[in-house]
Amino acid sequence: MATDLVDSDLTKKRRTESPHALPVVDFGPFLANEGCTVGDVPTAGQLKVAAQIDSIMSEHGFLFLENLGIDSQLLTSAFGAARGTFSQPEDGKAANLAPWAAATNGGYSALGAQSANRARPADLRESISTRTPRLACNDYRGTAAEFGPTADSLWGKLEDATRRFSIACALALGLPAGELDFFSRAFESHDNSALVFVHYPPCDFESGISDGSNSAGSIRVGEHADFGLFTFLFLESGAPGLQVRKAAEGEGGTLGDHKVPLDSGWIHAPGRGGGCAVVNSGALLARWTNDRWRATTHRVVVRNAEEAGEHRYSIPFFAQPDKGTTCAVHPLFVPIEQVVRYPPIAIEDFLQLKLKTLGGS
Ligand SMILES: O=C(O)CCC(=O)C(=O)O
Ligand SMILES: [Fe+2]
Repeated sequence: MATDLVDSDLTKKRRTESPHALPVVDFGPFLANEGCTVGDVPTAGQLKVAAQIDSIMSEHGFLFLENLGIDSQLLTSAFGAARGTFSQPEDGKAANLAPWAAATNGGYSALGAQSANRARPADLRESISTRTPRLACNDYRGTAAEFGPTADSLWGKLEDATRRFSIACALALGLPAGELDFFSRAFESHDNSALVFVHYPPCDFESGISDGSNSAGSIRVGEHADFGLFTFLFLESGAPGLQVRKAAEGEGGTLGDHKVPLDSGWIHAPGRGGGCAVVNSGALLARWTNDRWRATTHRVVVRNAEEAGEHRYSIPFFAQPDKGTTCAVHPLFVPIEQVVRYPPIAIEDFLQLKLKTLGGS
């Protein structure tokens, strides 16, 4: 009897810690310039991928996307540039890097400057946020030599990936053929999106706090849902710490404060490396679809002293619709017996409100 119990506990532990608990989708059919990526009828491959995306987004809100068109060499260079930049002495970074400002959402945020969940103290990370090179506003002073050119190259690829994934989402949601650009037309200039380089330095490990099982302490990133339409998150192979919750439990409409679920419903999502992105649905996707797809809550923790002793790097790309765009629920997402849950909102107002809740200026 006792042995059965031990076995079932172990099996349960292994299941919750299975290395790739999130579904993996091969985005290859949307990389080709054919079917709905060029305005024609979708190919059979695209329809199949769209059906997978709908089922996953409805249930999980998180997935791994392979073949997004981002070269793994470029990502290796980007992680190298992040390492080179963040490994400078602390006072050098504060003095030499351009500081982050909510008004531009660009620049360097030092350790302890931001809090993704205001119910917790500051997050245990530092970051550099970059904007599209088309805005010519990035101030790369103080970064490693390869940082700026690498970030600029990534931007080009990510803008294309955003267009393709936006079309895939429209198809997945069942929007009519003439409206498959429903989301992608909100990304003409990318003047709100952000590509961020994040560094989590080694931290103390306190059981019951660093692992997120207490709602009061600092963790690497507190519980939050991203603000935009969706996020492509790049992680190095095996990078531990990301935990996600199923979309059904998402918090698309909330701002700033997130209650901390302390149960076992967190799914571990270690990085797959290469050009594979973790994709998650943001608050605007929930608003735009009237919660047909929800924004997903996630966080970054350390589960033991070994993980706490490691540097961790991540590169999220936040696909945030252009200035001047309004997010108004499409009638397709309001069946007869349902109500419109979110009034139309100017993207700019929504994003500024959200950015201010992060802390900083
Ligand atoms: O670093 C990560 O793995 C996640 C970061 C994140 O969720 C965010 O910056 O919004
Ligand atoms: Fe996030």
